[in-house]
Formats: sequence, C-alpha cells, structure tokens
Amino acid sequence: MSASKRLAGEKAIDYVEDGMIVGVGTGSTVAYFIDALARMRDRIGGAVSSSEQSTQHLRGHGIDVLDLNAVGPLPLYVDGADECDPHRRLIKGGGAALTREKIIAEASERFVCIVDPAKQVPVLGRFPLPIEVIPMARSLAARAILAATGGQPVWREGVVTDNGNWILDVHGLSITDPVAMERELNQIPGVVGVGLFARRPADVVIVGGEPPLVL
Ligand SMILES: O=C[C@H](O)[C@H](O)[C@H](O)COP(=O)(O)O
Repeated sequence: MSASKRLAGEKAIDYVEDGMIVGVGTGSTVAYFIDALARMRDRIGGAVSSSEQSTQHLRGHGIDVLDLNAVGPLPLYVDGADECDPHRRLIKGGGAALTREKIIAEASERFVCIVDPAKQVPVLGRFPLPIEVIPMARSLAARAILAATGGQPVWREGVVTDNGNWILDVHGLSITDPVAMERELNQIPGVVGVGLFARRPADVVIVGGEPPLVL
C-alpha cells in the first residue's frame, strides 16, 4: 500500500512547474509528494499548506510556507483522498484536514488527487463521511445529518481540528448524488466543512502503481 502511495506522490511532481506556488494537502500519500517536492525546492515559489502537519513537514525540508491570503489563486493543488469515484469526486478528511483542504482546492486552478488503488470505489460512502462542526453544535448537527442523509454520525472523540472544531464521521451512506448531498449538508448550522468534494472534484486522479494510472 505505501509503495502505491509513494508512486502516486512522486508522479504528481510531473505537474509542478518552475516558479509555482504549490497547494499541498495532508496525509500519508501527500507526505511522499512533499518528500519529492523537497528535491526541487529551489525551483518553486513556495507552498500553501492545508494543515499544521504538512506545514511542519514542508518547513522541515526548507520549503517556504505561505499564507493563502497573501498569494491569491494557485495554479496547482496536490492532495490525497479517502475515496474516489469514477467522476473524480472524493471523500476526504480521514486526517481531519478537510476544511482547509477544500479552501485550497477551491483556490486552485488544477487539483491533482493522489491515491492508492484501494481508494477507488464505484459509489462514495463506504468510508465514513467526515464533517467538521463547531463544538457547541455537535448534537444539533448530528440530528440534522441523520435526518438529511439517514447515515449514522459518530463523534470522533479526542480529535480537535486545526481550526479548533470537532469531527462527526457519518456511517452507512451510499452517496448516489454527491453534489446534492454536499449542498444539503453545508446548509446545517454549525457545519464548518463537509468532506465531500463533489461540487469541485479533482481535475486529475493519479492511482499509484507501476506505472501509475492517470485518470
Ligand atoms: O484529512 C485528511 C485528508 O483528506 C487526506 O487527504 C485523506 O485522509 C487521505 O489520507 P492518506 O493519504 O493518509 O490515505
């Protein structure tokens, strides 16, 4: 599995051009991309990071981490996913970084998603859908999520996001209309971010292997 993640992460370097400021996601697959990016750190303009974890990793390699507000739109965002359907729509947030990830994906012209083959599914939902909520809205949001989707929200106890919020993981979904579900869940008061990336799917998916598959 980690060999596939490494192969996907290294392949994503093909999309990095000289002088680029690169949006960087979070997780074990992206960690391989960051290691590869370090080998060309003198040729890029820096990175915008989606989490404290990736920021540490980038800075550890001597890569400048910049504020999204200071740099504006980005040419490229590279990130992993927990599930990917044939339309390049994703479930993300297994590492609790979904909200910042969605912000950077939205700010980026091209979103390259890097996954191992186990992440490919015909229909999203086998992986519990992460939703970031304001702590005081946890119970309210959980009831509303149950009513809206029929899925079972489970509090990811002990996890606090980089934004100071909590995560509900919604089990038992079969997401046949991810755009509609993303829109509906985003309406619930107290919901900060939904780990469905359907309205803005990936532009390219790289599935790690020998050779990597580009979808
Ligand atoms: O919050 C975490 C992110 O959405 C990750 O991209 C996702 O969980 C995939 O992580 P990994 O590459 O470790 O499987």
